[in-house]
Amino acid sequence: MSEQKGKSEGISRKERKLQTAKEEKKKNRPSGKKKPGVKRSAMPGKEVGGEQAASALPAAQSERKPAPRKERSERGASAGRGRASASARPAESNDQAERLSPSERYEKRQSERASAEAAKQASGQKKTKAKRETSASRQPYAGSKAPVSGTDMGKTQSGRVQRDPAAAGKNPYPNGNAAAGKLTAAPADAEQVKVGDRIVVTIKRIGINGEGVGYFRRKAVFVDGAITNEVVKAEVLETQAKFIKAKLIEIEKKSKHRVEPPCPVYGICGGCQLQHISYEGQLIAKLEIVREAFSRYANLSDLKIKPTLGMDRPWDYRNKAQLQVERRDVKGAKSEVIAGLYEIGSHEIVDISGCPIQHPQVNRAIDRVKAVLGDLNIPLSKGDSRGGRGDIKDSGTRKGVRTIVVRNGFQSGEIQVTLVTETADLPRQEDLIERLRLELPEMSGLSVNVNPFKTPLVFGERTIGLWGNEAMNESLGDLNFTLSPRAFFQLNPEQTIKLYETVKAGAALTGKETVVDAYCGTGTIGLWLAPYAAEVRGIEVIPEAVEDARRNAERNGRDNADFFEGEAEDLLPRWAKEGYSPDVIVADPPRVGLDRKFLETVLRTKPQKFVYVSCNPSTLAKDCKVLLDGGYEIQSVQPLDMFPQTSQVECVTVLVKK
Ligand SMILES: C[S@@+](CC[C@H](N)C(=O)[O-])C[C@H]1O[C@@H](n2cnc3c(N)ncnc32)[C@H](O)[C@@H]1O
Repeated sequence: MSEQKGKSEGISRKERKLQTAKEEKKKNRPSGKKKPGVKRSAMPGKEVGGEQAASALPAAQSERKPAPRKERSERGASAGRGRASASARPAESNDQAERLSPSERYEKRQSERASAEAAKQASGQKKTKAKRETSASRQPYAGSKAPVSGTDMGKTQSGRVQRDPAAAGKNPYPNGNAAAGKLTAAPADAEQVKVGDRIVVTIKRIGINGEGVGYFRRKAVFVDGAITNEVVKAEVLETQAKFIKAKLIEIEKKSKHRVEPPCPVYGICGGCQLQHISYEGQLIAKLEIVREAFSRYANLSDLKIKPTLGMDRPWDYRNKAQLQVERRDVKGAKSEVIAGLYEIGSHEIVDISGCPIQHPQVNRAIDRVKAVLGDLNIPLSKGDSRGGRGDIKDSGTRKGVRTIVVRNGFQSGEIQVTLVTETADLPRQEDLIERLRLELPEMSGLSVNVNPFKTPLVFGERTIGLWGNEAMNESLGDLNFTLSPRAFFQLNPEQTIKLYETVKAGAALTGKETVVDAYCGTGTIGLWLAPYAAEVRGIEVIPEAVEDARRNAERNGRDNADFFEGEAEDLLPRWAKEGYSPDVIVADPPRVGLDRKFLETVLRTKPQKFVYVSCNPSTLAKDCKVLLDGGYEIQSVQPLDMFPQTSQVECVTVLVKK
């Protein structure tokens, strides 16, 4: 698509790209789908501080780092049934730190981490903004093919010769005769490479954020959209002491795994990173990501890693969407409500309906919720320029719904709807309940979560049930679970069963062992293992998840399992002091990995087995290094694909005491 065309037509390049992409999407549907959709919802957080800094994806990051909480959830007046709300204790001042409860300390730390992360990303964005073009030109593989050498090398798609710095009279290659659109010579030294230069790079692997990684004169080059074994021409966007970031311009040698991304907003919304790679290629890439992490952070370059366990049909797999919502004016028509993820590197929402990795029931529910919010003119915190805002205007600040969270039960068929708002007093609640019940008969509960703060964390402290059951039901295998709106539950149920079976096989329990399920969420792993263990103790920091876990143990008759509220790094050492030393520890921490105190306690108490479930290969490898140095050895590493089309990879690593 020519960048020039359309500029004069009064629409932005981004809008034009979206429009054209939408037309193109009809041709490129994922197999087996009638309606192709757009992109994913909340996505698991990107790596920062690994090979390169990640771009901002605020909505996504909260997925595996659930927002902390100070209060018990409460039910709203209109709900009838109610639980008392405990008042929140401020956790801000340092001198109060020792008086904070585990969940408050956790909340404080998460919030500090999130703010630091947001500040880091904001400054990164500022630095790179000037060098960036539109999303479409940033990611030339998105929605259209990157030009391949020999066809239109050195030309734009509208046929004009590309102006490179050399052609503009500024030769970036002192040793060569660079001509327009053609690379004839390159600097002898990577340090001479400048922004705007074009370099040819052979891609060696896929990086942790899905980018192609190659080397130019031994310096790492990150090229979004490039694939292992491809030879690409790339334009330098940023040079740093340890790496170069470059934009894919042409593919000189194309990978056999390159495919047309089916999603029309791929490369814009930022949810998926690997749609341009065949699924077989994605599974190989994920294995390589794990291999690279162990090699880099644990000096284990020859570690045997099993092939990635994938899905037969890697679409429609997500059971939860967490989308930012906005009311947009439409010329000459009623304003419309859109919901989506933030565009890569910005706070502009990319509307996504029919996301191809989201379960269709979730997509449908999101569409209905959007329509009802629009019809009832419910205030939204973003872009609410027409009606509604006046209802709950507060000192000129917009107040209203900020995020729609929808979770579905693949087995139960239930839909849980949570609207994250800035104030609890959303107007027209009765109408909202009535309309949503009508539009979404499968809705089992509607809640409002109040988050008045500007934070990258989606959820606030209070959840107010508006209608139905605040917690929903879902099953996995023969287990039935109760899930509160803020409690973590794995996002890909089909793969979760494989994940838990891998944990079970790794733990190889005989029925005599005491087991700790650290970072247990609603108790799912512990309850999966309980029939094969003498006793299971779970540790979880989110209070309502612990309540769910206890209820789940009772519901499923697992009377040898108990669940405790607290931080794993506090509770495990405390138990150790009391003389408790489990035979097996299973740990499934968020992306930040294991706390040092937790690891030290593991090394002191020496469980026979340590089963590490990780969604971040870098922190996994770093933590494993500590365990290896402390007397453990790795028995097996099994990568699993919980998030097809994204660069995320889950791993079950079994360590045994030497
Ligand atoms: C990746 S989830 C895993 C949950 C569960 N194992 C499952 O499969 O559904 C991580 C869980 O750890 C909890 N968590 C985060 N930090 C924690 C900490 N320091 N101590 C205990 N739990 C924590 C989160 O609330 C979340 O439920």
